[in-house]
Amino acid sequence: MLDVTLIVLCAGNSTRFEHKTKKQWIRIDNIPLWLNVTQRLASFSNFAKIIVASHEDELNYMKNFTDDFTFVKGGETRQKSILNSLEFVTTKYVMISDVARACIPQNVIKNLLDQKNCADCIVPILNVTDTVIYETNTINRDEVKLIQTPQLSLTSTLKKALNTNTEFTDESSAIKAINGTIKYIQGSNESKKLTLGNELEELPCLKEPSNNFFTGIGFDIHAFEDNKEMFLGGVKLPYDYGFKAHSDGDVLIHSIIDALLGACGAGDIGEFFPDTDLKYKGIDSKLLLEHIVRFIYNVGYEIVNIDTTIIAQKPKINPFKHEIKNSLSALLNIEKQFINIKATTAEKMGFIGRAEGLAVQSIATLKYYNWKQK
Ligand SMILES: Nc1ccn([C@@H]2O[C@H](COP(=O)(O)OP(=O)(O)OP(=O)(O)O)[C@@H](O)[C@H]2O)c(=O)n1
Ligand SMILES: C[C@](O)(CO)[C@H](O)COP(=O)(O)O
Repeated sequence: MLDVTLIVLCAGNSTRFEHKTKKQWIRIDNIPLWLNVTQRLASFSNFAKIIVASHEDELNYMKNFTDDFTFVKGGETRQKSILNSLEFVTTKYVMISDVARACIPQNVIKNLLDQKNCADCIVPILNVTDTVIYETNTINRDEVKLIQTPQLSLTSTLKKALNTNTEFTDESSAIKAINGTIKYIQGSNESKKLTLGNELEELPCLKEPSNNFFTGIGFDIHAFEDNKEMFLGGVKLPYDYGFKAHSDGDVLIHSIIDALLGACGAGDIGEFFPDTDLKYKGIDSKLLLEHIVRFIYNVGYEIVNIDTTIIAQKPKINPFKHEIKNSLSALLNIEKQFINIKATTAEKMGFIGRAEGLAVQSIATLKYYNWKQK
């Protein structure tokens, strides 16, 4: 076993990527990019431990994919994500890579490891072959290098180097700033960083997503309560009662949230918005659905369609179906034709039949966001 921990940084926001999905979540066949990249790097050597720094909103979801890695909550910046991850590193050396460098070849890893005793930080670089200007002046391009990841650092030196308020864009710059030694090795064109959406075309190692569809069901039930407004699908209904609930009790939205989470394998509404958390007391469920829809897109899916059945003796749902559909269409960011709302009574049986509450069943279908066709 090597005395080296591998950290793969996957906690970014992909703001420059300009796709609906975050870059770490685009699917390569059925595998999210972060898993594809981490498994690929892991297969190149016998690392003592592998740490994946994940965005806090995605940490639990990432854990569903594998037990092979240690997942650590990232920070607001790349450097903060490294610092959080370093707390779990006990090896003498640490190799840090960006998920954004998706196609790193094996020989780069081998060359880094071969040089591990040569300096405090070993860094792959590329020469520049184009003419380079700084502001309007041509500069000597032989003195310009492009710095890549992964970089291999002495853990103790890196911890010392990052113990500062200065933000560095890579580990070698931080280590240089405390007069640590740097060894540059040949990088690779294949290690190109994926920053902008159109750069996907330049990464031939990435296979397009599978055409699979994913289905999830959701169910929710709430009792009526006096002196409350009733919301269904984000629409206020003129009824004598509202719902007894920790949130605004929008049972239709809650069942759709569970159907969406079911389809992408992300658990249920309570894991995202615990009803013990005061933050969600009386909350407008539209905000919860908006959060979940953003999550669904961020982690690599598109919504295909939603079908729901509202089981209610009262109130009458038919007069409001159109308005509810419009509301859901805006919240889900899909056209109305892909949303269906059905209503049925309980034939006066049981508590629904006695108009003490109502229940909703929903089904959602998702597909992967096809980044190749955008
Ligand atoms: N708070 C952050 C910010 C970035 N990263 C990671 O650092 C690497 C380099 O960052 P970049 O390519 O800039 O990714 P993003 O920060 O996601 O992109 P953007 O700046 O466009 O938002 C990526 O692997 C990214 O996931 C991280 O782990 N934590
Ligand atoms: C670390 C890095 O990949 C080296 O080139 C680069 O500095 C990361 O920059 P970003 O702005 O965080 O993508």
